Amino acid sequence: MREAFVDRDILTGDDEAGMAALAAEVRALTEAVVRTGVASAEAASVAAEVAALTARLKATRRVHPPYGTVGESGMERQIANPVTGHLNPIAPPVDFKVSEEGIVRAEFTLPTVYEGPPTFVHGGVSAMIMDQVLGMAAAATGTAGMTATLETRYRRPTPLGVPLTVEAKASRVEGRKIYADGTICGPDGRVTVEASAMFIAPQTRPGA
Ligand SMILES: CCCCCCCCCCCCCC(=O)SCCNC(=O)CCNC(=O)[C@H](O)C(C)(C)COP(=O)(O)OP(=O)(O)OC[C@H]1O[C@@H](n2cnc3c(N)ncnc32)[C@H](O)[C@@H]1OP(=O)(O)O
Repeated sequence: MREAFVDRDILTGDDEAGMAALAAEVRALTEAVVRTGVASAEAASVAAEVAALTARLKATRRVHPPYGTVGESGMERQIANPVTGHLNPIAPPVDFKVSEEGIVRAEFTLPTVYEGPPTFVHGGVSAMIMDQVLGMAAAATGTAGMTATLETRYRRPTPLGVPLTVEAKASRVEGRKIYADGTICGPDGRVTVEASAMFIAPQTRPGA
């Protein structure tokens, strides 16, 4: 895993912006696919065009998704992350800010592709966003870790298509264990999801 972490192409400037623009178009395409009302013949015709575009992109392939340049906190590097990554079409993407107090926060809106129960966000999607924000809150203590436990409490359905707020902060560090708590709130400020997680920092090997 460590090798995969370091062995990355780094995108900067126009290269990063160009790939982000491509991902944004694919995101729009995905939303269009789940909502389109076109007839099956038109769907088949579009599928053939999309297959041709996929073949063009596969003409050259990186071993791993690239990273961006290191941001202030080091967390912005994963530009293909499925929650925050502007290069990843499956990411909403959620743009987090980390305060000096270690509070990680973002405002975001989720479109129909993330639907679970009718008109509401899929619980697994909420859990993924919570894992990310809690992991970033853990990393804001100075020590990033792997998620060991993640508990989500779904208090109310989380609505699609309206501004949501997500926030988290680490509560304590005990040796290699970092604990963090967070919430997602609806536009009325009421909590829809609460979550708590424990992250475990990698063991430092002697001489490493
Ligand atoms: C580029 C940017 C970089 C920065 C990015 C930052 C933001 C990133 C945000 C991304 C966010 C997304 C993040 C993701 O998606 S991370 C992906 C999801 N998580 C995983 O895949 C983790 C898989 N599991 C493991 O790798 C290992 O099991 C870990 C690393 C967790 C522990 O294996 P390790 O061999 O190291 O542990 P140990 O045996 O020495 O035990 C040590 C202590 O821990 C206790 N323990 C162990 N496991 C558990 C458990 N499951 N529950 C409760 N307790 C557990 C154990 O009892 C012991 O306690 P004690 O006896 O000492 O009291």
